[in-house]
Amino acid sequence: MTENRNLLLRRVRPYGEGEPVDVLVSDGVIAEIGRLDPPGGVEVIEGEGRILLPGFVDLHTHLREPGREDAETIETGSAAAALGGYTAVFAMANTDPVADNAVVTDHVWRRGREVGLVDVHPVGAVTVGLAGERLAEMGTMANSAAGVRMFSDDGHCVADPLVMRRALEYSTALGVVVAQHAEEPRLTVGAQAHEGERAARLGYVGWPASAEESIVARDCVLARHARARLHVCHVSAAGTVEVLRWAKEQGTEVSAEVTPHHLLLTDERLATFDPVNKVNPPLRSEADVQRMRRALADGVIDCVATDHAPHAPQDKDTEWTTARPGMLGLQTALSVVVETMVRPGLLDWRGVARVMSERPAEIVGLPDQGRPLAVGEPANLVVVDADAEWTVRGSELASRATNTPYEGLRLPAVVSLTLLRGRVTSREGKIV
Ligand SMILES: NC(=O)N[C@@H](CC(=O)O)C(=O)O
Ligand SMILES: [Zn+2]
Ligand SMILES: [Zn+2]
Repeated sequence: MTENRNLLLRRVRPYGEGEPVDVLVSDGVIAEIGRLDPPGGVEVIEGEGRILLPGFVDLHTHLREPGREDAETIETGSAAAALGGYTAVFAMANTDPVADNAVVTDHVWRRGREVGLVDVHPVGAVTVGLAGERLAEMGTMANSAAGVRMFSDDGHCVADPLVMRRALEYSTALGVVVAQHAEEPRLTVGAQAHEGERAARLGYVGWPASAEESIVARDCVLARHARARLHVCHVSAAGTVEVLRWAKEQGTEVSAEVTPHHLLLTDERLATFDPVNKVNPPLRSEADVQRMRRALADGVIDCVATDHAPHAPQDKDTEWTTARPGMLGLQTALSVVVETMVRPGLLDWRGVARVMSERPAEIVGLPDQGRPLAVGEPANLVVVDADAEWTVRGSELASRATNTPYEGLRLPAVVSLTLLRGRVTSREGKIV
């Protein structure tokens, strides 16, 4: 990392709007914006009229440490995040040991600080061992050094309504958010792929949309009665959007995320038999994908979250039914959002800032992320070259694993620069 306390970004366009301006970053904050003469001793980075946005915030990432450092570590995952334009990520609790206590969550937090490429916020488990039976010590984790602000059993659904109700009640008292992996387990026993014609033809047990919709509906009702904040992970089904709209209209405090892969890919990928396309929830129909895009554009779905899920080759390069679900996402997220939302005219760059930075920061209440591009604000920033394209190669990504579903795909938009509190973390595709 460069230790320069002063840096001048020359000719960048905040939110991709208007004429280029210069941005002076000093002691980690935006000190001046305008046409500036570089003061002496200041590093100058030429922005070439590229787009300046607030650094991205990922509410859903799997860093696999502790326990599966052969798939990803906090260090390699942080590098992928910085290269993807992220300045904060939330690391899910399904590690080994599970992050269901403050010893583990504080380890993740401290290791993230040591690496220093992105703010790594540990997510605490809702239940002990992700078993869905007894609540974890949410209060201890919330009040520990890491200050855990999101709880999730992701990978598993908190299926017992009484346990979920208690978790929501506690979360209100603690001022934290419960994020639900919405999958009614009784409806997905043995499920391998989106329930539909394609899965049927291949003989795979289907994962019905109703397994997602029914849990989201139930949880919205529970959250309303508990006056709690609920966050819905990786929405994939069109019907879930209708449930969310209904709940929001009633004033229920529910937020939702969609992954880049559910904005782009469909169950047409099943025909490849390549388990790189296996993910939970599964890739769904073209109509679902179109519905996800519209819901993200109109705000029923609040934000994009990667569900970055690295897997080691021995867990992924097997036959479909035994392969682990999950795909890499941190370094490709922006490009997929540009491809699916910006290019078709569904979002402008202000919209990208909203769904990738501002809303996620608000949902978890991060005070220093997703802030306006204005003087006095923390310099958590990303510069994007919207005109450039690149070809995805799993072997060239910073993650330890290579399970990207976009292998060989040409995608728009390249992250030129990421700043964390004014320090360069990535520049032109390289970690600094
Ligand atoms: N998304 C996935 O397919 N897998 C995730 C778990 C999860 O997000 O449910 C994982 O941890 O690998
Ligand atoms: Zn999940
Ligand atoms: Zn996940």
